[in-house]
Amino acid sequence: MTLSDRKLAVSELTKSFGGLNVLSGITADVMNGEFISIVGPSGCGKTTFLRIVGGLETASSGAARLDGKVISGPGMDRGFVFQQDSLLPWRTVEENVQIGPELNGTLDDAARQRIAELLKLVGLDGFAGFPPRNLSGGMRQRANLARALAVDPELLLMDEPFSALDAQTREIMQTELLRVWEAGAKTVLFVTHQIDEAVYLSDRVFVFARRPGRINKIVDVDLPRPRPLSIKRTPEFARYVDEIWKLIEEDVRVSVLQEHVG
Ligand SMILES: Nc1ncnc2c1ncn2[C@@H]1O[C@H](COP(=O)(O)OP(=O)(O)OP(=O)(O)O)[C@@H](O)[C@H]1O
Repeated sequence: MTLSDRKLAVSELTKSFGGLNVLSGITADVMNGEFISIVGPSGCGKTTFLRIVGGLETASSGAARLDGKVISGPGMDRGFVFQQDSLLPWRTVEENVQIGPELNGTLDDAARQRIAELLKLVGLDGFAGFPPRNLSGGMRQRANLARALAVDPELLLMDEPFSALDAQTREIMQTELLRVWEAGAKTVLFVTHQIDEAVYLSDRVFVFARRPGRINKIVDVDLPRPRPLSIKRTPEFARYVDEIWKLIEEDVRVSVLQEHVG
């Protein structure tokens, strides 16, 4: 894959809620097809940053540009996957995945064919007619991912999508996500609390610091792809996890102390 052009450009982005400065002077570029993770202590503004890029929240100053255009609201060029699946319980898996094209008015035979391929890609081809309640947590997140991809977004925004899953399912979902990402060459922003997850998945990790939220460091993960899960047991992998952990350790200590005090 070639990282030929800039997909997202964030410049001097700040966000306050009332008197609370949540984000301060965030400047970063994301290249086309890159996988970026965002880590940092609780409350450092990771979700707020993702919501601004998603157009669900407005910046107080500065701007985020997608393909050169200032982001001013939500759009079909961005797909969201949240921690809790947001599947409609009265629709089947396939009907849930169709929602974007339906709203777009683009649900034709070609779109249906594409959706069938997507369901196959995420391993749900045998479950198209099932209601979400009959799926496991991991399967529901696969359906969520397929739904986000169904409109062929420029940018996939994922906010702790695997954090409600058990450890084994989570690891399987990580490998599946990389497979889907490699197949579609999408640009991804992925928020997580798990440093090893961030290292395993990413080309680069944005390490946020808090009060106010800002980028402390951008870590380039120079590990070969495709990455088998066994890469997590290599010394190189451990070094990346260590480096990132050290960057946020002090911040996390302060948060824990503050929680205990008050
Ligand atoms: N709509 C809002 N109104 C007021 N304050 C908000 C709002 N949204 C977020 N905040 C505050 O902004 C700060 C950053 O929140 P945010 O959820 O972006 O952090 P985070 O890094 O994603 O946290 P976590 O890792 O715990 O999910 C927090 O102090 C939060 O209380």
